[in-house]
Amino acid sequence: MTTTIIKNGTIVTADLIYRADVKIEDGVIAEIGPNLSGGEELDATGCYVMPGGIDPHVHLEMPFMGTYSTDDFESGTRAALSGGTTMVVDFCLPSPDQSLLDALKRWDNKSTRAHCDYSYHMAITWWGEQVFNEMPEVVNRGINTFKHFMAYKGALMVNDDEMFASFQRCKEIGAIPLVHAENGDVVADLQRRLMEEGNNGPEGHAYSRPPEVEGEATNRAIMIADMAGVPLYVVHTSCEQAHEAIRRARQKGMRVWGEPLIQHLTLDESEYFDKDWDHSARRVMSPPFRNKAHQDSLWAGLQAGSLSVVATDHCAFTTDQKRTGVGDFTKIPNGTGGLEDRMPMLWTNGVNTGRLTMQEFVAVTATNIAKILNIYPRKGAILVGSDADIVVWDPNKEKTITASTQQSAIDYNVFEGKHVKGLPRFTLTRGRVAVHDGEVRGQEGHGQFVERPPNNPVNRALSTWKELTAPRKVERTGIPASGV
Ligand SMILES: NC(=O)NCCC(=O)O
Ligand SMILES: [Zn+2]
Ligand SMILES: [Zn+2]
Repeated sequence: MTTTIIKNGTIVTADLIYRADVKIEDGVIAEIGPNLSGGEELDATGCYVMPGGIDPHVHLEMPFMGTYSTDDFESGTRAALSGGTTMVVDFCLPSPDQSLLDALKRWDNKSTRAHCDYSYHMAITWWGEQVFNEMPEVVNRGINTFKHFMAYKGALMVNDDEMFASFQRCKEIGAIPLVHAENGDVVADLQRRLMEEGNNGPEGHAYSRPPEVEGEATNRAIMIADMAGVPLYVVHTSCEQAHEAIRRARQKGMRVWGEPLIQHLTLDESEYFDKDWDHSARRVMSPPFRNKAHQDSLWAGLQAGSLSVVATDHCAFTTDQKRTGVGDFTKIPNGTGGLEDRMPMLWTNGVNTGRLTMQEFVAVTATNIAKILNIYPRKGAILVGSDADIVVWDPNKEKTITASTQQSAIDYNVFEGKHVKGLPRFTLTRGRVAVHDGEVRGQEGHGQFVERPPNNPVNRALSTWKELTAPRKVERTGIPASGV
C-alpha cells in the first residue's frame, strides 16, 4: 500500500477553509486531520489544498474541419496536470451514420495514453432509430451526457426536431443534453455574405458569429429542453445575450447551467484585429472572443451563480493547420488551447482581483461540474473516500505564460506573455504525484475512464415536477350532446 501525507496546508473546498493534513492510501483520501504521519510527506506549508480541477470540455485529437486537433490524450492530459487539472471530459463524435458504440471504441483506443482520469460526452451528430436505440447502452457504459451542435451546418449540426427528439430520449434515460448554442443557419449565411464582400480574414470569423446568434440559440435550446422536461447544460457561454437567456430561465425555475471559458473571460475581440494574420487565426474559435462588456457579464454570472463552470474547450491546432484558412476564414480550424492555463489564469484574474472567493474558485473549477456530472463526491471534493485528485496550490508561485515551456504540443499559446500568480506546487492524480515542485512527472496510461451514472438529483427533481404538472384530461360528467 502506498501512503502519502500532505502536511501543513490549508484545505479549501467549495464550502470550507480549514487547516488539516490529508492522508492518502492507494489513491483515495483515507484521513483528514491534524498532525498525520506515516507515509511519504509532501510539504504544503503556505499552500491551499484543493480538489484537482475538472475540465468538462476538451477536444483531444478531434477530427474536425479536415484535420485533427494536435493535442491528444497524452499531451493534453499532461498539460492538464501541469496546470492543476486532474480530470478531463472529451467529446466522442460519431461520423455521419456511424453507430454510437463504434465511435466509442475509437475513443477508447485514443484515451489509453491519458495521464489523468477522463470521461466522454457522446455527441448526437445525426438522428435516426439506431441512435435512439443505442443511447441507453451509452448510458450503461457510464456516459450520462449527450452533446448537440446547433452550429457547423453541413457537418455536426442537428436541427430543432432532432434536438427535441434527442432531448426527450435523454429525459427517458436520465441523461443531460449539452448544446453548442449558435444559430448555424444564420452563421452560414453571414459567412457567405462576408466572403462575397471580400471580408476573408480571421476577423470575418468574429463578424459571422455576433452575440445575437448565440443568444437566440441558447434561448431556443433552453425552451426545447424545458418542453422535453430535461435539464440543459450550455457549453462555452461567451456573451451577455446567452447569459441573459440562462439567467432568465433559472429565475423561472428552469434547470439550466452555463459554462464560460477561461478564454472568453480573459481575452477579447481585439485579438482578431491584429495585423498579423497568424496571431488572429490562432485565436479563431466558436463562439469568438467578445468585448469587455460581455466579459464583465460572465464574471458577474460566476459571482451570482447564474453561470456554474469554467472550462477551456481545449481544441489546439498548430499555426500550419490554421493556415489552411488563408484567404477564406471559414476554413480556419476552429479552436484554441487552454488546459494548462485555466486554473492559474482564473486564480490570477479571479481570486487575486477579488472577483472570486477561493471557495467560488473551487466551485467553478471542480465541485459544481462534479455534481452536474453525477460523480460528486468521488471527484471535486476533499473528503474521506474521495479520489485523491488534489492540487496543492502555491498562491505565491509566479510565471509568465509562454509556448516555449508549455506541455501542449502546439507552437504558440493564446495567453503568451500573461503573468500569472498562483500555480500548483504538487498535483496528484488518484494519489500519484504528477507535478512535484513544478516539475511534471507524468505517467502515460495512468488515467482511467470515470463512469458517470444517470439520474442525477436535478434530473430526478425535474422529472417529478414535470410529472406533477403534466397536462391531465379533465374527467367530466354530463357531457352535452354534440351540436352537429
Ligand atoms: N470551439 C471551437 O471553436 N472548436 C471546438 C469545437 C466546438 O466546441 O465547437
Ligand atoms: Zn462548440
Ligand atoms: Zn467544444
